[in-house]
Amino acid sequence: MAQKTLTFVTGNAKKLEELRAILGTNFPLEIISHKVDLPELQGEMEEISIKKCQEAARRLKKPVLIEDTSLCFKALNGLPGPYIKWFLDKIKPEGLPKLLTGWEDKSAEAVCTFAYCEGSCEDSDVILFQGITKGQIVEPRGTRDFGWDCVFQPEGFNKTYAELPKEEKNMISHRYKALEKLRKYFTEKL
Ligand SMILES: O=c1[nH]c(=O)c2ncn([C@H]3C[C@H](O)[C@@H](COP(=O)(O)OP(=O)(O)OP(=O)(O)O)O3)c2[nH]1
Ligand SMILES: [Mg+2]
Repeated sequence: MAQKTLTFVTGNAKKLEELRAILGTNFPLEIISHKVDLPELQGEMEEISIKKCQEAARRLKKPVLIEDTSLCFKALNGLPGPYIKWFLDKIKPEGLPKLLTGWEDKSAEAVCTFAYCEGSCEDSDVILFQGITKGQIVEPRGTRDFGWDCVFQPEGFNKTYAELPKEEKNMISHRYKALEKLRKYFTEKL
């Protein structure tokens, strides 16, 4: 019998690559990707993820999974948070530590929120799976192939996400922690 599928809607190929690497083969659904850059409203990260998921369900007319990532600086009361994409586009990774010039506290949280909508319309219920990894914002070190990885040094490590082997990032990351909750949900449900 054909395996059941789960449609992950994202415009970001690196997110899809990490999701596939983290879920591996020990996941009861086949992941299908759909490349759409969905609109993101302003608000709290959970609110943004719910709306993004409902919009994806409205467009695709089927159950969908989306993800939204935030990078929250403690000294800035959680900003840039869900707006990190726009900060990164404008000031590049090297601009991020500069936002904390003058602040002693360089601590930050990387937050990944997956949102799953079982229905196929814009007011369907949405389930959230969130993972948080604490760390520090540092001067850029390591590869430049994924967003702000080179300025985020996870707690307990002396390397940035970008300096760690991919397998190691994928064992401690915000995305890993969120996906473990998602894995548990689907494993128990199916
Ligand atoms: O360095 C990293 N490491 C990560 O693990 C990571 N995850 C996301 N990002 C980047 C990508 C964007 O610039 C922002 C997050 O914005 P978001 O809207 O969640 O992501 P998009 O690229 O727009 O993809 P979607 O189509 O919305 O899924 O942070 C990381 N950088
Ligand atoms: Mg986005």
